[in-house]
Amino acid sequence: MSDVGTLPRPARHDAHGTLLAADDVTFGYDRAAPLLDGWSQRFDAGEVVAITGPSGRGKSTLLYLLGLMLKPSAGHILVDGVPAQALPDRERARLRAGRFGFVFQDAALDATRTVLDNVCETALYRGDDPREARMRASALMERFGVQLRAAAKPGQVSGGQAQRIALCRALLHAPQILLADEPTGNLDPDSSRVVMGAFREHAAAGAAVVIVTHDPSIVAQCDRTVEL
Ligand SMILES: Nc1ncnc2c1ncn2[C@@H]1O[C@H](COP(=O)(O)OP(=O)(O)OP(=O)(O)O)[C@@H](O)[C@H]1O
Repeated sequence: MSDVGTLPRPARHDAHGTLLAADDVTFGYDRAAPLLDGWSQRFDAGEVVAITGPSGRGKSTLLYLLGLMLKPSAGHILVDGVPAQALPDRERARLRAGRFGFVFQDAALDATRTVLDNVCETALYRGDDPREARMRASALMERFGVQLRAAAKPGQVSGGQAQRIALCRALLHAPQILLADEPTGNLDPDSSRVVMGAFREHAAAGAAVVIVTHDPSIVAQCDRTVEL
């Protein structure tokens, strides 16, 4: 993996603004036992925030709420100050594709499509030029040390490679809000360092980066920690 290279800048830049916030959020799969109960937090442009806490406490669930994949049973998720759950599903999907990047804990690559197509998925959904998206994807994949043959499928790559491919997919459209669930869990220390460097660089370009992690060395490189 290489430290050099330039990430695309987030499309909109607000150096100090709050991009994403949870306001008095309550959620539980079992309503009688909420994982979050009146939880509030804001995430600003330019910062990298670690979310920590014991296993099963609800960290991944929180990322799904922040990423508009789950709806709170009470309270609001605010994107640019606007409550997102009130939006129609299509609008929420458009907002997710336009403003969010998501690195899932298990990479969540589509096994039926090539690795390159996986990386380009969100950019193409947004309507980006396919040729240009593929060129940017190849450059990102090179940066993260996953230059694979064009026809390679997710089933043919290692766990660490899959994680880096998922990271390329999340970064390709320069999302203003990047949510990452244990993004370095399968990586060696050198690869982790490059990934954290990319997160820091992405935040410096104006994004809010939120990382769920158990790794103290990752926590140490974040601007602040939110303990669940
Ligand atoms: N789809 C679901 N339906 C019902 N319960 C769920 C669902 N997803 C997660 N849970 C439960 O909610 C709780 C929180 O899960 P979550 O994955 O958010 O925790 P976590 O803090 O990310 O854990 P870990 O650190 O082990 O990844 C767990 O008890 C889990 O079993």
